[in-house]
Formats: sequence, C-alpha cells, structure tokens
Amino acid sequence: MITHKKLLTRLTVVLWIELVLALSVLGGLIALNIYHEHAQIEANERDRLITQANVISKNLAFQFQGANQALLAIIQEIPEWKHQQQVATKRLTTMASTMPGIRGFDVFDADGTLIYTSFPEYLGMNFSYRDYYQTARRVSDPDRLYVSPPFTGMSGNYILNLTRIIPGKQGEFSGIVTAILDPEYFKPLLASVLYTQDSRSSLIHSKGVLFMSVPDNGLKPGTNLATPGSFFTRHIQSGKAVTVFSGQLYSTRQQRMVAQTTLAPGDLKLHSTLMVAVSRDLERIFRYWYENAMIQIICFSIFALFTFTMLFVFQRRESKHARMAAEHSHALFQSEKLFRSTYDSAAIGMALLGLDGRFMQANRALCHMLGEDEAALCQKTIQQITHPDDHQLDHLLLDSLLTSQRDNYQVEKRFFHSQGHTLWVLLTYSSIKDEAGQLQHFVVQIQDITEYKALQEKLQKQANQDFLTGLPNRRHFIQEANIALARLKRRGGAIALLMIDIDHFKKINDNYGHQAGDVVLQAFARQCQTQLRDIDLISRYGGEEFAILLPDTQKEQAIEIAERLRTTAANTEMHLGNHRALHLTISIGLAATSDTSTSLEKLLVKADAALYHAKQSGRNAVSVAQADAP
Ligand SMILES: Nc1nc2c(ncn2[C@@H]2O[C@H](COP(=O)(O)OP(=O)(O)OP(=O)(O)O)[C@@H](O)[C@H]2O)c(=O)[nH]1
Repeated sequence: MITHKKLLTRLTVVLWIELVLALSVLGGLIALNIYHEHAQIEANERDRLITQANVISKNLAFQFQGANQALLAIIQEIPEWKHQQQVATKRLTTMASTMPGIRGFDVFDADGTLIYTSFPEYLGMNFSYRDYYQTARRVSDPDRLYVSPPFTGMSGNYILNLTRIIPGKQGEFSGIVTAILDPEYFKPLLASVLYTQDSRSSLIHSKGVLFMSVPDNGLKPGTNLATPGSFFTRHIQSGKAVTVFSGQLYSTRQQRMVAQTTLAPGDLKLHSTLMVAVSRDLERIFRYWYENAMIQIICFSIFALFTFTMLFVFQRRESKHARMAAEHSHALFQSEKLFRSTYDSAAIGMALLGLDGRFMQANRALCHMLGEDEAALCQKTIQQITHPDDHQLDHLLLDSLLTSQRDNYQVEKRFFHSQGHTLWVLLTYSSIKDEAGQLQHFVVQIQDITEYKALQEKLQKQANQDFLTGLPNRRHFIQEANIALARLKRRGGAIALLMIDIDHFKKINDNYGHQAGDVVLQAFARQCQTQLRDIDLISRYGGEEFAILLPDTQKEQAIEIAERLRTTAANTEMHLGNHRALHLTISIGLAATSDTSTSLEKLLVKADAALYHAKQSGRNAVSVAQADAP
C-alpha cells in the first residue's frame, strides 16, 4: 500500500522529471536555433566571400586574356621590327599604355638578353637568371601563358610577369615575350570587394608566394604560404576551383573565414596561376550571432533557475502544507479517537438525535440502560421510549430548542426499558448548529436516576410521616389542609377540623411505661384510620394530639364523626401486652365552616379553643367551636 508520504515523494520526483524534460526540450530548441543561426550566418558569409573572390578572379581572367592577346600580337610583330629598337619601343610603350594593369612589355632572345622593351634603359641587359625566363625555357611550351612567381623588378617594385615563348621556325625556343603586371592596378581591384572593415583580399601565386594583400595585414609580400596544413595548401590539395575554410591562419594566427578561388581564364592554358583569397575575421562575422546566442543562453539559464527555484519553493510550501495537514489530521484522529472512546466508555448515556427525535447514534451506556442494541435504538425516536405523562413537558422544551429560544435544557422524565418497565432519567438536551447557525442535531446526555428517585420518594415520604404511627406529620397535614381549603375556596362547600387529645396520657406513661404509651398511640392511630373516609386526612399533630381534616363535611356530620371516634375510643379495650389492657378516653375540639374565605390558622385556633373547652368540661367530650358571627 502506498503511504501518503511516499505518494508525495513520488509526485515530487515526477514534477522534477517533467520540469527537467520540459527545460531539456526548450534548451534543445534554443540550441538548435543557435546552431541554425550559426549555420545560416556561416553559409551567407561563405556565399558572400566566394562571390567577392569570383569578382576578382573574373576581372583577373579578363586581364590575363587581354595580356595574352597582346603577347601573341607582339610575337607576330617581332619579325617586322627588324632590330629597329625605337620602332619596337614605341610600339610596346603604346600597347602598355592602352592596356590597364600592364606596366610594360619585354622581349628577350633565346639567351635571356633584353632585345625589345618599353623600358629602353634596360636594353641589352641579360635576365636569364630570372625564374620566369628559366621556367619558360625549361618547359618550352609555346601554347602556354607562364605566370611568374612575384619578384622584385629592376625598379624595385614587387611585380610579376605573364610570359609566352617565342617559337623558332622549327618550333624551337627562340626567346620570350613578357607583360609586366602593374601591382598598383590590382590594389583598387582587391579593395573594391571589401564590404566590411575586417574584410581582406589577397593574391597568391599558385606556388604559394603571397603577391599582395589589401588592406595590408603586416604580412610581407613574398611570404610562402605553401606550408603543410595551411588554407592555401588545403585549397591546392582539394583540387577544387573554389574552397572556403574557417579557423586559424597559418600565416598570421588570426581566426578567419577564407574563400579561395583559382584563376582559370577560359580555355587559356596556364603554367602556374594566381589564387584569389577573400577573408573575414571570424569573431566579427559571428559577433552578432554570439551576442544573440549569449542572450538566449542567459535568458534560458535565468528561466531555468527561476523555474527550479519556483518549483523548489512550491514543493517546500506544498510539503509544509501536507505536513501540517497530516499533523492536523493526526490530531483530529487522536481527538476523535479520544472522543469516541470517551463517548463509548462513558458511564453516562449519550446519543445523537435528528431534529425529529430519531436516534442516530447511541453509546454503550445508553444501550445498556435501555436494554437495546444501537441498531434497534436507531429505529426509534426519543418520543417512542418516553412515558406518555412526560410527553407534554418534553414537547414544550423541545420546541424551545427548535425555535432557538435556548440551546440546552435539562429535564427529569421517564423512559421505557425494552422489557417494559420505566426508568427515571435526567436528560440534558444540547443543540448542535452548523457554522451558519442552523440547527443540525441534538446531543443528549442521559443519566439513570431511578434509584435516586426512589430514594427521594422515600425521603419525601419520611419527611411527611410520623415515624411512630405512620400517620402524616404536622407539616404534611398543614400542606394538605391548605390544599383542601384552596379547593373549598374554588368549589365551595363545607369543611371540618377535629383536634383530638388523649386524656391523661401522662398517667399511661407513668403507669405502664413510655413504651406502652407508644403502643397506645399506634393503636389509637389505627383505630381512627379505620373509621375515616379515604378523603379524610388524619395526622399526628404532636405528642398525644391528633388533627383530622374532614373535607366536604358539614358541622353536624362532623359532630357525628367526632362522637363516633370518642365513643369507640372509650369503649375499646386497648391491649398493651403481658395481659395488660386499658380503656382510654379522648377529648375533641371541633371547628366546622362553610366560609370559603376562612384560613387554616383560624380553623386551628377555633378547634384548639374547642378542645380546651372539652378538657375543661371534664374530658371524654366533643366540644364544637362557635360559628363566626355573621
Ligand atoms: N409514650 C409516649 N408518651 C408521649 C409521647 N408524646 C408525648 N407523650 C407524653 O404525653 C404526656 C402528655 O401529658 P400532659 O400534656 O400533661 O397531658 P395529660 O397527661 O394527657 O393530661 P390532659 O391532657 O390534661 O388530659 C406527657 O407525659 C408526654 O411525655 C410519645 O410519643 N410517647
């Protein structure tokens, strides 16, 4: 079974995995975008560099073709000059001046001696040591245009020549004719393709010798670039007309992108050629891309950090909430457990009632008290187990809860046990309301007070009873007599009061003992009781004095009763045990009235006075009090 804690941990891990995956995807897309931008910038730059290199190449090719045509024309014209130096010089000078980029023309004989030239000051000098002469003589191909490696000319300038062989009549080597290229012409050409400050274009002889660079990068013309691994070498080795390389330059150690083209002017056959290199600084090419990429990476890192932090904070808060909820739930569980155990094991009966009085829950003590199980009790209402005599009171009090006049009340009432007998219970009702104050249920606490009630009844009885004779005592007599007088006041009629005193009772005590006196008192009480009606009330009023209240009794009728009591007492032998017996007499004072406004005090005073009169008249007599004067 998965615990709540394990489930939370699993959810936490899943969220982290999901976040990492989402960030990985986002990061991947950003990386792809950065890579794509890099590739696009690189491709665009390659295209631009190639285009610029091609512009120079085409221009040079055109230049080479023009120079080649001029050389062929000079070869054609040489026989016509017939060693006339001035004619040749004029012709060569004129041709050089009409051709842009050509500084002059020289014609050498087979030994390398300058025989015609546009620079007459060098006539007759031998230049057979020059590379262009030696290469042309060695190769001796009349169909080729020889491109010399750059060299320092007689004027001190760094130049290069385009050379053709002058073939003899049998095709043998008869000398060379060269066009001296003007380096100053190439500088604006190379500069014309530079489109940014970091752009640079160069011309390199195919043997690897640098001819010129624009702008000057500090690398000396004549530097050999044909070193292993250099971009020049890699271009030559590739055999391609156009290449582009990026990285560190062998020559300057700079990081650049270089487009190189090999000059190939149409169907012109060349021996050696020139390479055009146009390059840009890599840092400048990718500066914008780099800044943009850094912004994206920083933004992504901040976003990732933010989401990690947010998730961390969120999960900490969630886990704190979960911990608090668990603690709360544990506390609630403990509290409910404690309540349930208190509720179940309480000595007092407890129940939850619906508003209609139906039992919803009942604890063990209540079930035990009523002799029902909880399920059976929950089929009943509290009214069903209440004694009918208590229904009215119960309804009244319950109504006061339902109408919110009060929140609780306590009542003593009777319940029916499942076996039919009644129980006295002390019942406390309490309202249970919801947060809006609406009454939802009742909680009742029920205490079995049957024993207490019995004891109370017994004590009550004892409090009202004379312990010797068992007759009501004076206190109880006064209570009941007042009730009877109240009834008289309501209904009218008549009432009589007899005050009875045993004559010379002291002598009985003295002669037979106090205990015998007690026996006489008990026997006399029984004797009177047997002669009275149920509605009559006899009490031991004190000592040997008895009071009898005769409700609904007229004076005459009362006199009859009094006389009967007197004669019975006088005529009845009273046995005292030990074969002893005696006769006693009694004196009676009688007060009777039909005055509904009379009071008990008045009646007692009158009866007492009459009793006194009976005693005074010799005892064993009934004396009737005079009626009140109208
Ligand atoms: N044995 C017994 N004697 C009681 C009890 N209560 C009162 N007495 C006695 O009753 C006697 C009453 O005497 P008295 O008041 O002098 O009156 P008497 O002797 O009856 O004479 P008269 O009333 O004048 O006829 C006293 O001796 C009391 O002690 C009682 O509960 N038991």
